[in-house]
Amino acid sequence: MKVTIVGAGNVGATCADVISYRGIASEVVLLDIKEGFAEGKALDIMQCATNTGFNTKVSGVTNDYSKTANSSVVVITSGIPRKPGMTREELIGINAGIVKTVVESILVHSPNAIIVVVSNPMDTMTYLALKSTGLPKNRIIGMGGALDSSRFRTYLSMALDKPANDISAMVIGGHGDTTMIPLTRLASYNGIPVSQFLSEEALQKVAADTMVGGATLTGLLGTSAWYAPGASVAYLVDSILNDQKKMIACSVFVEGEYEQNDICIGVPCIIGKNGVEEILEIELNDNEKALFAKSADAVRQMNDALKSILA
Ligand SMILES: NC(=O)C1=CN([C@@H]2O[C@H](COP(=O)(O)OP(=O)(O)OC[C@H]3O[C@@H](n4cnc5c(N)ncnc54)[C@H](O)[C@@H]3O)[C@@H](O)[C@H]2O)C=CC1
Ligand SMILES: O=C([O-])CC(=O)C(=O)O
Repeated sequence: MKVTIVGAGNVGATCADVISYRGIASEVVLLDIKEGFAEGKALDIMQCATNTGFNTKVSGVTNDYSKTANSSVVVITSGIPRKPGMTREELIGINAGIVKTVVESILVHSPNAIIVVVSNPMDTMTYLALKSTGLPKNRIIGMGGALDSSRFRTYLSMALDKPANDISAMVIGGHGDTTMIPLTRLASYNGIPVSQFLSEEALQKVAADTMVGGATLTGLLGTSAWYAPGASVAYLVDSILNDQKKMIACSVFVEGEYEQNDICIGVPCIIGKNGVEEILEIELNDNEKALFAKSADAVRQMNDALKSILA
């Protein structure tokens, strides 16, 4: 199965690398506007094949969408990343135009593709992709919750001093420094609530660290992160291509779920060959419901900004 990744930068190339060495797709096409850049990244990744033992065919193209034809999944990572001190939301002015053009170009050659949106501000870019193409809502998936949940599990594993893979935990809500909702109440260590091992204060610190997880890395690296983002996209693509039906928090269009309408926001989804196959409505307590409503308001406000940017 063929996957196209638009944007061969840090996140896009890492995603191509993980998809290849894990054998998730038979073919990966990287596309970038920077002359020769995607070709170079693809060649570099292909030269790993004999040492890491994969058979995925990876190629790169400069803005030639005909080479992306008949992709089953298309990942959009094109756009600018934030610098230290910036919010994701500040990227909207440049990234909205890029995402709109890219998604339209992609559909000319892959009309049946499932689109995974990564570019920030991701919830708004996902909404834009949905509204500008009119595609059915199951085929537009924003990637944020997979990454935020993996950061949450990492911080929990550090606090507990236990392996992250023994920890189950999820982040819902918007993919923003103040809009994420790490569900500490539901986090567990091999099925045991983590509150049995961590104080409320320790749990609150884990939640706070999770919410600014991307900002912390941006401060350390000078640009935003790519290893965990690339791996998170690959995890999502795996569930689509191989019809794994994993439950992954994704930014998807809600119509009444969690008492929200007409926005894309992070909710628990079953992800399979049809993209978003189900939205799970888990029972939230009053505090979590209030946080979700506040998060949705912030996402909605950002979506409103699209009107003037794209006018
Ligand atoms: N949703 C999430 O969880 C995450 C989202 N991001 C976002 O992903 C985006 C990419 O981040 P990085 O890979 O670190 O940036 P990067 O700067 O390393 O790569 C972006 C690439 O997009 C390319 N590009 C720009 N306009 C294009 C167009 N019209 N067509 C094709 N390619 C184009 C650039 O030439 C560049 O190579 C950023 O907006 C960042 O904020 C990053 C990490 C996680
Ligand atoms: O922090 C950023 O700007 C990039 C991103 O979305 C993340 O790493 O979570």
